[in-house]
Amino acid sequence: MIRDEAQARAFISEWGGAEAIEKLEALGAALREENERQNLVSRGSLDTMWIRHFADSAQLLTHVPRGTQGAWFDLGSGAGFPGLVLAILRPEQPTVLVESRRRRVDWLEAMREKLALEKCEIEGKRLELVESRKAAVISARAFAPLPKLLSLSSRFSTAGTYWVLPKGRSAAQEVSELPKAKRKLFHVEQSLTDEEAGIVVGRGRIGAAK
Ligand SMILES: C[S@@+](CC[C@H](N)C(=O)[O-])C[C@H]1O[C@@H](n2cnc3c(N)ncnc32)[C@H](O)[C@@H]1O
Repeated sequence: MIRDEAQARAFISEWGGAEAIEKLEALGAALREENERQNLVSRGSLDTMWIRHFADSAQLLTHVPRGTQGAWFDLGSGAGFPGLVLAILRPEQPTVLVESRRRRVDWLEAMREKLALEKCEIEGKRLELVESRKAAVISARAFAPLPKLLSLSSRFSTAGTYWVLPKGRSAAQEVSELPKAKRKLFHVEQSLTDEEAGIVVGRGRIGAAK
């Protein structure tokens, strides 16, 4: 379990080198500033950014093999969690950050430029309007209840798609309430940043039918 800011930094160092850490430092400083202008993250989380946002995002990498080919879709990226952190820590993998709110899209685009995230694409529109493409990975933190999340994103999934969905305390309950055909694709992994939280992890194509 990652319990404090120092442990969060140490955990992230296992995933990225000095350049990645510098980019996260820059992201953190910019986030602190921008949060004065728009409510990107809760004010209370700014002093525990490394555990609450950076490590909480980075831990998803433990469930997706390095070398996975294809695009990593992050749905409802908001301030960029987990999407921007993943784009920083896995720069070789294309990432697609989907976010509909204009000011948040502007922020994500500004960060992509500032941090030189060349393989990071921002889809600044509602997910429902994003053209269908194959996703190698789908992540979404605090985006929508699981049934809605799956119905909105099923058209991006293939038999090989990895799903990594931080779900807080409701993870097991949300999986147990899925229809059997969908439920069998998923299990719950313990979050490394919160003893009471779970991550819904799975692999496969979600059919359109319920
Ligand atoms: C609660 S925030 C979570 C942000 C971020 N993932 C995090 O955990 O910090 C949910 C985000 O999803 C975006 N969102 C909600 N519905 C969406 C949709 N249908 N298409 C694209 N973005 C959406 C919202 O604008 C918001 O920024």
